[in-house]
Parts: sequence; C-alpha cells; structure tokens
Amino acid sequence: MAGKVENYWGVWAPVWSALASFVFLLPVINNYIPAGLGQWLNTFAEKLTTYFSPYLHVTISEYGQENFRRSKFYLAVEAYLSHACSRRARKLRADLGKDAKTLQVTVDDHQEVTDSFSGATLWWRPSKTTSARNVISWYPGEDERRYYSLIFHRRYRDLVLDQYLPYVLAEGRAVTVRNRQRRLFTNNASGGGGGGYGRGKGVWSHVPFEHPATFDTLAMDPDEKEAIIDDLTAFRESKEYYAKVGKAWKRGYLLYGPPGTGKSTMIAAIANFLDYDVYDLELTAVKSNTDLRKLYIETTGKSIIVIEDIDCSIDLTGKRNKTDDKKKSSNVGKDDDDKVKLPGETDKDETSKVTLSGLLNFIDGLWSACGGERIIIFTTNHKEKLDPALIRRGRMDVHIEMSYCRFEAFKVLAKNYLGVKEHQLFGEIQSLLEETDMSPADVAENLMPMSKRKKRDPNACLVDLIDALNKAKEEAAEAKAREETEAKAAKEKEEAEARMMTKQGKVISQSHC
Ligand SMILES: Nc1ncnc2c1ncn2[C@@H]1O[C@H](COP(=O)(O)OP(=O)(O)OP(=O)(O)O)[C@@H](O)[C@H]1O
Ligand SMILES: [Mg+2]
Repeated sequence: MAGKVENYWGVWAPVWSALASFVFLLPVINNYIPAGLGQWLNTFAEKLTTYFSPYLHVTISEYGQENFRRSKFYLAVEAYLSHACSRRARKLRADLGKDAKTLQVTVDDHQEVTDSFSGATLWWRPSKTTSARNVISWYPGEDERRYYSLIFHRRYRDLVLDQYLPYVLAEGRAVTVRNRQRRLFTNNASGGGGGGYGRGKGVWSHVPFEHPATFDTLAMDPDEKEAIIDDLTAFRESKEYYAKVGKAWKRGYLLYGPPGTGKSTMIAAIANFLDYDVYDLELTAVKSNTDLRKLYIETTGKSIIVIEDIDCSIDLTGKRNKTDDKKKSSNVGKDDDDKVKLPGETDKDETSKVTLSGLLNFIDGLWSACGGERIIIFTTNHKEKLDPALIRRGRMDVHIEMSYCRFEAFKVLAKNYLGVKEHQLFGEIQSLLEETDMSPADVAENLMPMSKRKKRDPNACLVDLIDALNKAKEEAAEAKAREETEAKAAKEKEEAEARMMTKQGKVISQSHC
C-alpha cells in the first residue's frame, strides 16, 4: 500500500497557517478575555476549522470504554502500521514483544506516515495526550493516552469507512497472528504455569510452544505425508465451505500406532504447519463432563486440542466390568457431579467422572457457541480398544496409522540426522527394514552421532543401525519361535485334556449301563 508522499496541507496552506496560528494563540488569548468570550472563541475556532477543512479525522484511542483493556482496533492499527508503513517513517519505537523475544518496531509518536488505498492518500499520525492531574493513576493508560489520527480527504469518506478501515483491521490482525508466540496449554495444574484448574482463574495454564518438529523432519511415507498436508491445507481454507454445509469448522484426526512411531511428533508438526496453539487435554485431570465443557469453551480458534493415549486416559470403551456396571451406567449421559453440594461438602471421589457421552458431546461441540477453526487429535497405541462411536467419521474424520520405520521414512531420518542422501549401506538397511519392525524413535536413536567416533563418521552410525536391526531381527525370530512352541504346547495340552474328558465320559456312561 505504498503511497506517493504528498502534503495534505496542499494549496490551502496559507488558510491553514492563519487558522493554525489562531488556534495556537487561543489559550494565550483566553487568559486575557472573559471566560464566556473565551468559550465562544473556542467553539468558533472549532467550527471554522471544520467548515473550511476538506479533510476528515478519525481517532483510534488506545484504551476504549474499559480502561483495563487496550482497544483491539488500536492494536490492529499499530500492527498494520508497523508492518505496512514503518519503513516510510523516520522515527521508530522499538520494544520487545509480549514474549520478550521478538523485536517489535512501531511508528513513534507524532511521526506522520502516509498510506494509499484505491487511489486515496491517507495520513496516519500516532499521538498522545498526558493527563494534567497530579494524581498517580492505578490504571494503565490513565496518565498517558495514546491514539492514532487518520486524516483523509472527505471525498474518500465512504471508501475509508467501508473498505479501508476494515482492511486495516484484517491486515493488522493477520500481522499479529503471524508475529505471535504460539502457546502450549494444559489443564493439568500440577504441571505448573499460570491459573490452576478450577481455582477461579483460567482453566488452562500455558507455556510457549517451541517444538521444532515440522513435516520436513517427520519420517513417514512421502505419499501419506503429502495427503495429510493436502488435507490440512484444504481444512484451513474451507471456512466458507463449512459455513455453507452447516458444519462447525473443525476436523478430527486419530493417530494410532506402536510407541515411538511419531504420533506426538506429528501433532507438533501439524501445529507448526498450521501455526495453531496446542491444548494438551489431560482427561484424567478432568473431574466431570461439566468441567470438560468449560475447558472446551475456553479454547480459542486456530487451535489443536489433543488427547494423548485416549485408551489409557479413561474407560471409554463402553464396556464396563460387572461390579461397576450399575454404578457407572447411571453416569452415562448425566453430570451427576453437577448436583449442588452442601456447604463444606467436598468431593470424596477425586477420580475423573468424564463419561463416553460427555466426551462425544465434547467432540461434537454441540453446546459450543465459539467459532474459529479447531482440530481435535486423539492418539492411541490400541485403536481396536476404542469405542466405534468415538472414532467414527465425522468425529475422527481422518485415521492416520503411524507405522514402524520403513525405507522411505529411514531416508528422511538419514538426511536429517546425518545429512546423508545416498550411501552404499542403504541397500542392506532397506532389506533389513522390510523384514524388521523397528520404530522411527529407535532408528533415530541409532543415527544420533552422540560419540566422538560417530560424529566424525556417519558410516559408523549406519553400521550401528545395521547391528541394531540384525539384533532386533534375531530377537523377533526368537520371540516368534518361542510363541510357536508355546502355542504348540498349549494345543497339545488342550488335545490331551479333550482326550481325557472323552475317556472319562465313556467310563461314566459304561458304569451307568
Ligand atoms: N516418524 C518420526 N519422524 C521423526 N522422528 C520420529 C518419528 N517417530 C519418532 N521419532 C523420534 O522419536 C521420539 C519419540 O517419538 P514420539 O513421541 O512422537 O512417538 P509416539 O508415537 O508419540 O510414542 P508414544 O506412543 O509412546 O507416545 C521423537 O522425539 C522423535 O525424535
Ligand atoms: Mg506420544
């Protein structure tokens, strides 16, 4: 939006100059004339300025009606100007951002910057007023009030109000999102951090999210990876589509597979790819369906809600053991812990009472009025243990199997860990990986050059990996042989027992005869 710098005083310069002198002198004149006349002169000066000036001013103040909060529009303008116009300003203000890591540069006070939009030239001027009162203020922004003035010709009034300002708001927000420090939230208060769960503060505590995993570092089949990236991209760009078909803008992913195959790493890669916050939901720390609902409502848009190891978190299979059956089944669909407690009465049962139906509601987000895109991810080592209702399409839309390391995935790890794309040992490794189930975590561990010898020579890492694969292969063969022997022994025992039973049966029937 770079614009030609022009002076908005233009041909009206002499008139403005005279007016400005008059307005400037007014406070001095006011000291020597009666109060009534002074007030009249002030009003007159204002009217004169408004009447002659072809320019309009829009003021955007830092603090709105509520003194505690900085105006969102002001922040958006600040972000927009620092991004779009700060290059053209001569005086800048530099500060550390919210996370105290990134440098933020904004246009300094009283520095006018120009912008242009659909042929219109606009001037932005950041200013501040300082309170004359000799009172120390408790509230931020009371003593010093910053504001932006936007000045433009009145013929652009509609353009500015209807198009330019909404554009500045949207652009400013986008810049803020790009610059923000993403966060990892957790509902497990013992994990440290800010507001504890259920203590009247926020229900989530958070730390900066700094996981370095990306899709480039994720070792898996390239075609599957591409399909996931496509799916995520389509989701991110489908706001209108979801609105059109009347669906909440959310998508569920089920990541399943053996330990160490990259499920948690994949979540970090997705978060980094989409630039979303992550809410790591510890289900065992949630006491009731009501609390689960509160947690959902307090999540923001552009976020990933994660429940790791869902099969271990809670009994969600719907299959209850007989003794507990009666008690637990009365829980399904109800929030029995919603009932009013007597004063002083505490929760005797500290265990989670989240039910399957509570979780299903959570996923469906039926009671949620919050907009904005959300991704829900479950991880599990045992997909077969999960209730089909929990993972049906529509809830968990995409099922992704994270499998043992095969050759294509190995090549990604070799490139990332050793910087090696081709090697004479690759052939041997390929055939070993096809025959042996080794998790990417174990392969990665073998490739890590953690000793001086390995650091000097990537070859040593590959040789170590071959040794580990051969060992794993032998162990797998031994385990298989053991299993076969045990199965054979069990079968023989069963047959012997059956023979014995038949024999006994015959004896009994003969004695009856
Ligand atoms: N597919 C992969 N690509 C790259 N690195 C991987 C992959 N899988 C595992 N790793 C490495 O192994 C470590 C453990 O992986 P991760 O925690 O993602 O496994 P997981 O599937 O979540 O295991 P679990 O089921 O035990 O939670 C990671 O820190 C990562 O360095
Ligand atoms: Mg994991």
